[in-house]
Amino acid sequence: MSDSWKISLPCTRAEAEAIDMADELIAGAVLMTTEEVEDDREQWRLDAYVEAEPDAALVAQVRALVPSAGARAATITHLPPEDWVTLSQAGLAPLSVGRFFVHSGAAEVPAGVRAFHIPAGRAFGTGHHETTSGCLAMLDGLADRDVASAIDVGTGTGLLAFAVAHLWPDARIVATDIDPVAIEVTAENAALNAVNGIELIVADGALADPVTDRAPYDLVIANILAGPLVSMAPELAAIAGPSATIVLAGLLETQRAEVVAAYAACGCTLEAVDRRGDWSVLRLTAGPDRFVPAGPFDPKGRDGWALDL
Ligand SMILES: C[S@@+](CC[C@H](N)C(=O)[O-])C[C@H]1O[C@@H](n2cnc3c(N)ncnc32)[C@H](O)[C@@H]1O
Repeated sequence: MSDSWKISLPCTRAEAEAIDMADELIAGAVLMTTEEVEDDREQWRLDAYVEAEPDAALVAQVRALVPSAGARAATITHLPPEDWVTLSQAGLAPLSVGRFFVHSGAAEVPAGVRAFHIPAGRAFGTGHHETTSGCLAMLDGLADRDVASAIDVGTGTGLLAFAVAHLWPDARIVATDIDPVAIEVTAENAALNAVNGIELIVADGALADPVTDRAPYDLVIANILAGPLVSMAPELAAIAGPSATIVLAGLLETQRAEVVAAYAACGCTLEAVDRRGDWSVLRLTAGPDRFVPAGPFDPKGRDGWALDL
């Protein structure tokens, strides 16, 4: 754990949406936008978390993302040596979604739910973000389907994979993340929650033999940003079995058409949308004529899989 700094500036809703839609706007900075409502007026703020004391050039880079802030001084806060994910998730209230209850410790668990203890920490996915809670709700609504195999791509804390394991205890489940730390965290959380048998794999999308070797999957979940979801459409469609269910999140409502078009081009049909605030969770069905790459998966990248949109 190292020291970190937060650079904060007020912004407009449009600026916040533009920042949320882009993948990485400032190298080495984690950008988070927050809306607060005060006296019926919405106020937006950009917080940029960095791990080195910000110099004037970095502050200028943050300022350039929010022209509406004009000459207003940015607030720079030195944060104690904890990581930003912990800071952004600290003190979260327990959350109920369908038959799931998610808490970060010492919560009174209601009867009749499957509780998951997900400590706020080094990976994304306590359930409190609309994308995660929307996926949990979507999974809860699928409980009466048959699922013998599932994959959670970009598992973060592992929460969605754990929900799958609860709903389909006999299913073969794979959880992947491009970030090895997330896979470590998922392993810790699986032990903490007595969830057994999930296979954990460090992988970029489906570009790894252990992921494709275990295909096809009846259920494919991916809560990642819209950009990666679009570029991964061919590989996620290809690892989905015929008539498999695909749950996608991490996209803003304004990005829905682009993501749906990418998956439609790979033979997948939109079945349902769960809209939460500005975010949309999509449920699609992989058709029998879904995209299948002509050659073997190329572990070096997605070049040559250009979609005809
Ligand atoms: C928004 S978080 C979602 C975490 C969790 N599944 C949830 O729903 O809360 C996205 C996760 O995807 C991972 N990720 C980003 N790009 C990826 C890629 N190309 N392949 C696999 N995982 C990726 C990130 O490391 C992060 O843990």
